Amino acid sequence: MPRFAANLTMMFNEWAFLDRFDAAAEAGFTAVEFLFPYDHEPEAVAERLRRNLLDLALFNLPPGDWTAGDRGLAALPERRREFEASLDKALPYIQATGLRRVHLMAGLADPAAAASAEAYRSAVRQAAAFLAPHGVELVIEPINGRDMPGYFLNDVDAAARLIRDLALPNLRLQFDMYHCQIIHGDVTTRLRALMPLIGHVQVASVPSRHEPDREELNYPFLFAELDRQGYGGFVGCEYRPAGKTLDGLGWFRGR
Ligand SMILES: O=C(O)C(=O)[C@H](O)CO
Ligand SMILES: [Mg+2]
Repeated sequence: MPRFAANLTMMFNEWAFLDRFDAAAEAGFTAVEFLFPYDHEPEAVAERLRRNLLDLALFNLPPGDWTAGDRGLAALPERRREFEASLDKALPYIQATGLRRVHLMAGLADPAAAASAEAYRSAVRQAAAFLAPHGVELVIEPINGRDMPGYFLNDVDAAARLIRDLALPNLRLQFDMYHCQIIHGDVTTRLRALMPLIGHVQVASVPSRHEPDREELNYPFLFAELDRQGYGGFVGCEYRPAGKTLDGLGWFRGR
């Protein structure tokens, strides 16, 4: 069975952010992930991990001004300096928590625009080079255009082509099965084909983005397929609980 990481941005919202670490550990998780730690001091986050003996699977590099609508900066040539500053902002969090994998969000931009595509390639290269000496892997994630209209990286196959083309030792794919199913379908075939590129997996039901025990994807089969493919990474539980978080953990208990 894969190793599950509770996504503390979406799950355990009944608790304040830092208390979600304690709640997730209490519920039986041994790993967590979240979108952004930047509203808290690096040491406060690290202390919650240590206190609960939790591994940290992933967080995202700063995405710009999220409340103002930014969804990353990498494909935005006019925001390059902010993008570079975002790497420096993330570093103390990476160092304090011992994180081994970060997600770079692309931003809202037209994937067909040459300037955006060039900015994105160059930003991916720069972020990977920045992270490599720290032993950190960079992951990029295709996100479906219904949840995030106008998002630059909206195609799993395009992301895989870019990763193969850049051939950077610490650049991998964040394979979110929820997005893959909405964008393309054919999740198992893509999972098998892309396994050598995959650095992180995330799951949720489709279409409601709830617990991975309902609706159109057969997660027991997909979890077993991850094992069959020899996936040794984390599976991020990036879903919004349909009710209370603990009430929806039946799929996880006993694993
Ligand atoms: O939305 C997702 O699926 C993600 O994993 C991003 O990190 C944030 O939007
Ligand atoms: Mg995701």
